[in-house]
Amino acid sequence: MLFDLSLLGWQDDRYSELPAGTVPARVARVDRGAAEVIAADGTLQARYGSHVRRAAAADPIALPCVGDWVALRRLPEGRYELDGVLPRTSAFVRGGVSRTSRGGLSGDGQGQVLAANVDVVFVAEPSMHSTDFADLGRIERLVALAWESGGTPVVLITKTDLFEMGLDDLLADVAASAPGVDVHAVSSLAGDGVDLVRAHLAGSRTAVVLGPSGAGKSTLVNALAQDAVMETQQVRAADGRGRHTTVHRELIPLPGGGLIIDTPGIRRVGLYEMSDGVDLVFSDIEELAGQCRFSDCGHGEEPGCAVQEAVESGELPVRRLQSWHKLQREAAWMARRADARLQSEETRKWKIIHKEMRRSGRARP
Ligand SMILES: Nc1nc2c(ncn2[C@@H]2O[C@H](COP(=O)(O)OP(=O)(O)OP(=O)(O)O)[C@@H](O)[C@H]2O)c(=O)[nH]1
Ligand SMILES: [Zn+2]
Repeated sequence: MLFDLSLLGWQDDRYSELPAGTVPARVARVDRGAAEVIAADGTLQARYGSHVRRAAAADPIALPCVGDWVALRRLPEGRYELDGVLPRTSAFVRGGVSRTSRGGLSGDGQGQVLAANVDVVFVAEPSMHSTDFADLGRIERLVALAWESGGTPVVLITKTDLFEMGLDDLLADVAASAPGVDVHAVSSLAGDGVDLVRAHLAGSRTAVVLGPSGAGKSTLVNALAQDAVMETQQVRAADGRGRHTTVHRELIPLPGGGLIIDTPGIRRVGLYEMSDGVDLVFSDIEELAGQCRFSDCGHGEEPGCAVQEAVESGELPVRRLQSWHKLQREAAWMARRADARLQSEETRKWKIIHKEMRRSGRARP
């Protein structure tokens, strides 16, 4: 089978990034020391070459992950080796990463990349969740995370067939919670809005779907994949083999073009290092903050706070400011936690170095 790599999002001007004698391939799935990749020749298994192993030993962020573009080398004996990971345009990283690491460039040795080269981040929030309405705070948090990854967020208010009251009011509230972000109403069951979602994938773009359990992520992916995913499941059921023997695709090319990355890790992705993202999602507050009397105003009890004034005048919903405070606290907590971990790593490293020096008799009193 010959695969047209442009359908996987490959851009021909990236050929210059490949080491001599290698071809491009996209990682569809990883498994300890090996990856399933899609190359022009089709789906192949590739082991990690020495470059990749060495880089990953120094920092696990260098490990290939689903969505990565990699340089693939064919070995003389007909096997394939993964020679290097090409620079990422975006990355979802879990834990232990410094601010400079957008795109997964450097970490503190603790981070893990969950998905790479994601262009569009769908934030799915159910219009109705049992008896509750859509949670605007959760949308803000996931939109911030989406910006932080380097992808473009798009909010999807799902299961709209269950929503009986003014949907337009809800959509207006959501739009105000995510300035500059497209918001669509979707009912995967009724088929409403699915085309709007699909339109974001034009040009072979890659997307993930974030959102709470029950938001309808799988149902939406099935609707986008039309029957493709359903068929796989039927085949799986028909051949009677256990789940572990069937290959579960984590990079799903859609029949209408575009790709979805769906992995357990990306489904559980929460709130990590994200102060840049917080600024972007709260651009309205950041703008008001420019008029506060103090440049480091915390928008609490400070005199001359333009943000508090906007709340009093009704220009800014108080819930917005509360969400901002909550996200600031979470971001500060995450940063403190990362610092503490960094410090204990540092202490441990020096203990080992001192011990080694004593052992080799080079220690000075
Ligand atoms: N009424 C209605 N129900 C929906 C819609 N989309 C999904 N559901 C139902 O909501 C439930 C949860 O949907 P899933 O697609 O499994 O949700 P999920 O986000 O993938 O959930 P997790 O797998 O737990 O993360 C299922 O019973 C779906 O049939 C919709 O548009 N309308
Ligand atoms: Zn202020």
